[in-house]
Amino acid sequence: MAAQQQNHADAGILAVRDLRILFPSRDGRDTVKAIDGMDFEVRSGETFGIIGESGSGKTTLGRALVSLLRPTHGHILHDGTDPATLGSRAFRKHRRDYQIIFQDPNAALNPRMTIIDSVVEPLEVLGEGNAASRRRRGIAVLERVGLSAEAADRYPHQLSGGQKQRVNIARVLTLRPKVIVCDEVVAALDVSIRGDVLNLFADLQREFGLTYVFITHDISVVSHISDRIAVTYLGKLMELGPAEDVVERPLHPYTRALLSAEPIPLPSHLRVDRRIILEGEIPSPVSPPSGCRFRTRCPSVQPRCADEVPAWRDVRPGHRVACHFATAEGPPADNQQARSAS
Ligand SMILES: Nc1ncnc2c1ncn2[C@@H]1O[C@H](COP(=O)(O)OP(=O)(O)OP(=O)(O)O)[C@@H](O)[C@H]1O
Repeated sequence: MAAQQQNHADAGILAVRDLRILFPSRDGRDTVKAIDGMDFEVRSGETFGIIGESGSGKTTLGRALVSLLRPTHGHILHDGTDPATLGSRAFRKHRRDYQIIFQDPNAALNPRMTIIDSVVEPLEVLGEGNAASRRRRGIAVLERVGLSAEAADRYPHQLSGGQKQRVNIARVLTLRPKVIVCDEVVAALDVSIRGDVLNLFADLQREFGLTYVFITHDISVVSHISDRIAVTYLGKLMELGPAEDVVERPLHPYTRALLSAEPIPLPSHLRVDRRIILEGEIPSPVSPPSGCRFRTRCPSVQPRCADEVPAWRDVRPGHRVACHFATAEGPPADNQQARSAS
């Protein structure tokens, strides 16, 4: 064990090593490869954005990062330790450091419990303090996330979606975690209040030194708040790099296509005179395409893409991509552009 921990000493606050998560399909006859080989690390204090279309495995990954799901293969290390190797008492203690907030503001709130009871419930489960001290701590945290003490004795149905999401943040904050996985945390909220909630996350990060993993399908959300961005497609990472670099100088044809569909202003060299339409649905994770799994929808596809899985390689410093033809200049030209140029 000691040797294993020593090997992982440089693993960062969260490290994912050759991660695979497989599920039996609904009819039990096939295997769904929800996560099919991922490697990355999250640094202490950063906001690590994960972006991808629906079905790319983001929620599965988020749940696994906080030990709600066990890897089928590979490891997830928390501060160099594999939580799967801990005994149940040590695991319970350890787990408070790695928390998750979900898209649905109602997911973690019991409709029959008052707000304050929901907020202090995790502390009660851990046996921390007495009822009075837990209530004091809960109210202080509610106030810190922008809710008044009067909200404490209300019920979830008396609050708006944005207020309920603040309660969920408070519930997690009382545990003083190191890492919070935020799974589409603003997607269900009214557009007009998303900015306020994202600003709250940013303030709390500065105040408490939190590390965030922000999962979303919305590139405008991750591009604003992330230090680094990982792009997922069908259970694999396509690209990972500094947020500004990924958004302004993407390397993968998939990232370029996602960006071309966005209303966010792109730098001139990236501005495409047409939106790159990704044709067809994301293929089934039961039988992903051979070679590069994006090839069936890739506008730059070449014959080699069907035969060889692209290596996960550094193309610029700290900026990795899984595409045979990406260079430091960017993704390969798309076939339509290449045809009209010749
Ligand atoms: N418990 C399960 N049993 C079988 N298949 C599952 C299970 N959980 C997830 N899947 C499948 O794994 C794949 C990845 O799902 P996941 O929810 O992680 O993707 P996602 O990127 O978060 O998508 P969304 O944004 O729609 O939630 C999907 O094809 C999904 O149907």
